[in-house]
Amino acid sequence: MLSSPSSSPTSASEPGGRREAVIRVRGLRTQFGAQVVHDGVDLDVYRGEVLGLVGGSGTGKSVLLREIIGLIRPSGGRIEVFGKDTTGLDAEAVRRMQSRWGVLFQDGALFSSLTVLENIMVPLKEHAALPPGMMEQIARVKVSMVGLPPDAGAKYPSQLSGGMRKRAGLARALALDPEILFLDEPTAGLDPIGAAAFDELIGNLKRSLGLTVFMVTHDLDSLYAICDRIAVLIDKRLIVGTTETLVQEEHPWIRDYFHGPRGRAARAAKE
Ligand SMILES: Nc1ncnc2c1ncn2[C@@H]1O[C@H](COP(=O)(O)OP(=O)(O)OP(=O)(O)O)[C@@H](O)[C@H]1O
Repeated sequence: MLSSPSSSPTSASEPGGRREAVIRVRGLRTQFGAQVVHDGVDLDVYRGEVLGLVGGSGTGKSVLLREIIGLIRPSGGRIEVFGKDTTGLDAEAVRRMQSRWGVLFQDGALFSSLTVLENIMVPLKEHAALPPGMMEQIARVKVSMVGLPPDAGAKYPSQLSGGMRKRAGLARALALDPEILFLDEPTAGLDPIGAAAFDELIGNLKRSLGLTVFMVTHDLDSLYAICDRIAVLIDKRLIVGTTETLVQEEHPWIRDYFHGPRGRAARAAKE
C-alpha cells in the first residue's frame, strides 16, 4: 500500500501530462547529535495540491518544513524547490526564493508592535520596491482575502482573537502572491468551528489562486476536508497516500490514527 513519491494522484500537470513537482525531497537525513530524526525521507509535492504532513509528536514534521524552506540544513540528501537545491543556497538566493513562498508558523509569528496592515507590509517592504500607498492597498486586499473585517487592519495582534491572528498571519504569508504556502499546524488552538472555517478558507484560496499547500497538522478534520494527499512521518521516513489508501495501512500508528474515535468521526463527517 505504500506509494512512491511520484506515484500518487494530483490535480496539476505539465504539458505532456507529467505532474510538476514543485518540492522534491530525496534521501533526506537529519541528525541532531546522536538523535536521528529523518533517515531516507523521499517526497514529491505537486503544483496545485494540498499535502498534509502528519505524524507523532517529535517525529520531525516542523524540522522537515524548516529544512524545505532553507531554515535548517539537513545532514544529508537533497531538497529541491522549483528545481533548485535549497540546502546549498547562499543568503541572496534564499531571499529570492522566499518571495515565491509564504509561511504561516504555528503561533502566527506576527510582530506585536506592528498593526495587522504593517505586519502584512513587512514582506512587501523586504521584497518589492513599491510606493508605500500601493503597499498599503495590497495589504488591505490581503486582509479582505482572508476574511478579516477592514477595521482589523489597524489593530495590533493583541487586540485580535486567536482565529483572527491566524488569518492575519495568513494574510502576511500571502502578501507576495506566493506559489507555495507552508502552514505549520494552522488550526492548532482553534475551536472546531473556527478550525473548519480556516480549512474552508485554505481550500478556497487553493482553488482560486492555484496555490500549492504544504501543511503540517494534527487535525484529522483538516486532512479529510482539504488535503489531496497525506504524508505520514513514521520510523524516520514518509508513507504517502490519500485518506482512502492510508486507512488500509497496517502500520500500528497509522491504524490507530485513522481508526481511532477521532479518525472515525472525521471520516463519518466527510461521508
Ligand atoms: N535545532 C534543533 N536542535 C536539536 N534538536 C532539535 C532541533 N529542532 C528540533 N529538534 C528535535 O527534533 C525532533 C523533531 O522536532 P519537530 O519539532 O520537528 O517535531 P514535530 O514532529 O513537529 O513535533 P510536534 O508534533 O510535537 O510539534 C524533536 O525531538 C526535537 O527536539
